[in-house]
Amino acid sequence: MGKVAVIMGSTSDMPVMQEAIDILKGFDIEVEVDIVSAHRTPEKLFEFSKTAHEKGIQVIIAGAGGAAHLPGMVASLSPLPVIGVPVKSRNSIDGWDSVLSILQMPGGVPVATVALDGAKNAGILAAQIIGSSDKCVLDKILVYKEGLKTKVIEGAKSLKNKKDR
Ligand SMILES: Nc1c(C(=O)O)ncn1[C@@H]1O[C@H](COP(=O)(O)O)[C@@H](O)[C@H]1O
Repeated sequence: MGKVAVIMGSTSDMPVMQEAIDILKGFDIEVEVDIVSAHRTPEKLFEFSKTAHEKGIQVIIAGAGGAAHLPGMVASLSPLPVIGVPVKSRNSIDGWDSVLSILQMPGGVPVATVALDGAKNAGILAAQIIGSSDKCVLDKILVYKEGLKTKVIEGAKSLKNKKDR
């Protein structure tokens, strides 16, 4: 099965980033978790980004708040797909700071940016990337999507039953 790295700028991002870890584990995908900061540990950022693809990692999820340079810097150094999670952290003004610093990448260096605090979707997207060449993961995603549909249909049914009573 594939392997995804979930990195974040600070341990304070963990409550948000845990959702990516949980959903990936639910798909039986191996997850490597680390704290890497472009600002505070630039040497570690270089080492991680330059070697991740040699360690069997297929997708990198990078979450950061405020002046969120981490995902873009990782994308500049790594050949792997990078998914950026803007985190509304305590040093964020309102979250837009983080969103825009991850979203507006220059041409040639893409970061697939999810919604503010959207770590769960980042995990699903990473699983889908792995699932495009791994039937086992793809089947789990199909089951997951079926579950989403069933939940909505069941919810609508119980709403209708309440109304008819
Ligand atoms: N945006 C970055 C980077 C970076 O982009 O390299 N390193 C840390 N941070 C962010 O600073 C916020 C506050 O961090 P602390 O809670 O440690 O002060 C976190 O959301 C982190 O992602």
